[in-house]
Amino acid sequence: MLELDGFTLAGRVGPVSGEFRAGALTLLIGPNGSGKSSLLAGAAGLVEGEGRVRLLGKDLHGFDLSELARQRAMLAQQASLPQGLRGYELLALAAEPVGGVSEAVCVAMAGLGAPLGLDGLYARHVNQLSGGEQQRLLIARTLLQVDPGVNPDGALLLLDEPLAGLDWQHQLATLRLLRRYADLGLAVVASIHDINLACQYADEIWCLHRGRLAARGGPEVITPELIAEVFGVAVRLLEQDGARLLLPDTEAGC
Ligand SMILES: Nc1ncnc2c1ncn2[C@@H]1O[C@H](COP(=O)(O)OP(=O)(O)OP(=O)(O)O)[C@@H](O)[C@H]1O
Repeated sequence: MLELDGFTLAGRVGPVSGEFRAGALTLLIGPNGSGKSSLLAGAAGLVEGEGRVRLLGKDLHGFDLSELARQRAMLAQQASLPQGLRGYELLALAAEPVGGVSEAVCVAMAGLGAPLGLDGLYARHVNQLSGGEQQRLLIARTLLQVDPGVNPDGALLLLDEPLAGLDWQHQLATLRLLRRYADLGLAVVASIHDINLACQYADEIWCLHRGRLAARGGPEVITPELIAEVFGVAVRLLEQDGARLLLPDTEAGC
């Protein structure tokens, strides 16, 4: 789906090679400054680096902006909200690349409303919402843009720290929605800081360290040794009923 071949942004990330696969939820982890946002921006075609980035086999920089807006959606880390808009107007913006608000858009919005708790937010001015409420609307806008029921060209979903500022209920709801969009056939990629949630929900985890991939694979690649090397913290691994949990090792002084 989205192939990176030696992608590099000098001083920020790379070289990184690999593929974000259709139907898979890929979660990026790594310390602050390890290159997660830079990699997502490169995958979205928002910055041009060295190496190659191909979406559905075509060089990303061969897409015109409207074509790109139909094929991929990106939630930026500190997305700014247009002033003066109400919640439903913000969501309606997502429908612009696919011809405006239609019945299919309303159906998709209704499907996002319950898990993201949007019903009380549609009529309110977005700049008067709490940080977490704004984030939930921004997540919905991003998902809507490439929702298969709305946009048959939607292929790639990129989200930079979608869980930032969300309470636990909405963190889990968001991860379940990302899982659902991957199951619908999209390539879904998000950066997150909660390593245990990454292990629980990801099909594939990419662990970045100083701009390079330190590990890539299923949850089993995230070991206490890797965490010590990449994050510089001691953790111990608990395994029960197939679940894996990394806990700070308090005896090691953490
Ligand atoms: N616009 C920019 N110009 C130059 N360097 C940048 C720019 N944005 C980020 N960097 C640098 O690139 C490196 C990677 O930053 P990036 O934002 O990709 O990390 P990150 O893993 O997303 O971090 P965080 O977890 O803090 O969000 C850092 O050293 C950062 O200081």
